[in-house]
Amino acid sequence: HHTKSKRAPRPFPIWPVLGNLPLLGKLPYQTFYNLSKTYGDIMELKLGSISTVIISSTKLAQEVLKTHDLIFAYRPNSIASHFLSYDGQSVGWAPYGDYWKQMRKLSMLELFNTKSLEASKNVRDEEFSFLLHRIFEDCKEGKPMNIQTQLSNSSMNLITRLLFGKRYFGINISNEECEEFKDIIYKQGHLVGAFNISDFVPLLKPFDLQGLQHQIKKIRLRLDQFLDKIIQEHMKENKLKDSKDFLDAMLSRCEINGFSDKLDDNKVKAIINEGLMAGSETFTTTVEWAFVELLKHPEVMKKAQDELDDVVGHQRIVDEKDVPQLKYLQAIVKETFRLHPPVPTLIPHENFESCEVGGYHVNAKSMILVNLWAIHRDPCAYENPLDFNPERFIGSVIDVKGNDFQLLPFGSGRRICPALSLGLIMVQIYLARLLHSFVWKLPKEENIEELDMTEKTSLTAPKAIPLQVIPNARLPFHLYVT
Ligand code: HEM
Repeated sequence: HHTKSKRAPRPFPIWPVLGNLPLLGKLPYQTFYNLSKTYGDIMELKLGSISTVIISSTKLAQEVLKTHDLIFAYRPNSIASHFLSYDGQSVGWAPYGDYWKQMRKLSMLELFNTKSLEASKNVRDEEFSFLLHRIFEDCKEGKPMNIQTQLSNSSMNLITRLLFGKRYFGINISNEECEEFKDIIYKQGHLVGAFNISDFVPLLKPFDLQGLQHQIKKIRLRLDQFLDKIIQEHMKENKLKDSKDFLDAMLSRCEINGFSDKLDDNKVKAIINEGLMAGSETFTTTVEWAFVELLKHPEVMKKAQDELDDVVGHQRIVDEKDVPQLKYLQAIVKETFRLHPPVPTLIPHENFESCEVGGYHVNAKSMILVNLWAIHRDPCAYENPLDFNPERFIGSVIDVKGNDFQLLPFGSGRRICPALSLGLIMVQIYLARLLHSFVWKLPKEENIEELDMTEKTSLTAPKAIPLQVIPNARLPFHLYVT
């Protein structure tokens, strides 16, 4: 009943069969950002046989994630996501619908709402104090520390404790089990983030040209054994303890909350695995990039530490209750999320019916990538968008909670990150405590001007070469001993 609007601009060249695929390069979100300067804030790429619509402005992000939220609330399938989410049974990969709603609701209820977050505060405090102690012991030797490894171990402990009440790194668990765990998570991240040509050119699927499908199947087997063991251990130990965790809630949840059947094991495994995947790397990547920017901007680091000294003093460790007063620290976190969004194109969205965006026609079942890398650098939204400048957020109402479309590190709308509050407080409190507790320097041989800033592909966009830093205690020594 309406005249058919035109299609969005399409970058050149378009190859037979491959379409625009050869354009992508190593870090597609950066390629898309550069292309958007020529083709505009909505463009349509042909990736093999998949029509892919790239959104690169604040205004159009709002159209997709708010005005037409429901239409775009679906997910395209990839071979990796299908296998590693047990056929789309995790929250992130489930199609929009009743199952997705129920599982999201259950996660909110047990893990992410205000009450659960308060209940898990002691776990965050405890895991941080282990980390603090560990860094304090190491820094006596004055050796450089790999901050990625330390943050990753600490956040993994935190997440596994919330999910199923067990910690892996630090005590009691065999090295072999820890290594297996880390390797499974790392390889999955790599495989979900990797570009698999079979996803785009289905004709090529049987040939598995990059060998990725073979690797995906192998890792799924190991993952399955690992998760089976967790569930079995849990059932055994359950009889002995009275506190309940998320896995207990899932295993016992049958008729409650509209679940008609008992959750089968694959569903439980899909959800647990998703927590492991989503919970740690996003956090680690963000805090590491914050450190990189603070080392590059010593005046910002100093101002943050001055604020911490003012608000907290030197006689105790920062508490989560201090965060609302730490305005400058909050601004640093926003500015880090802006320039280094850990999930640069969100998880891909899909529209179930055709729709108009920015005056252009978008075919049903397109893949929609909301490119935060471009949106967060939009010169219409930010002055000098390429500069790291936390001051821009002082006195500004812009927040990361999905209402301000120029800053969307957690997405917005129906598919917004359900763990936004947890992810945000983790980043804020770890960063605050680390800045308050230590002076941070680069190793002597490293020159800050030459510090490598490239990202690598993974589930998130981490620094390719892990940052090495040397910490030095700045509080009375008794605070570091638990
Ligand atoms: C700094 C921390 C985090 C950031 C920046 C982040 C960011 C995101 C983003 C951008 C999305 C995609 C939104 C979309 O597709 O529109 C997402 C989805 C999701 N995140 Fe997070 N996340 C973080 C932490 C976590 C944690 C700690 C968990 C769980 C333990 C988690 C679980 C999920 C899940 C289950 C989804 C899928 C939601 C759905 O499809 O309905 N995230 N997150």
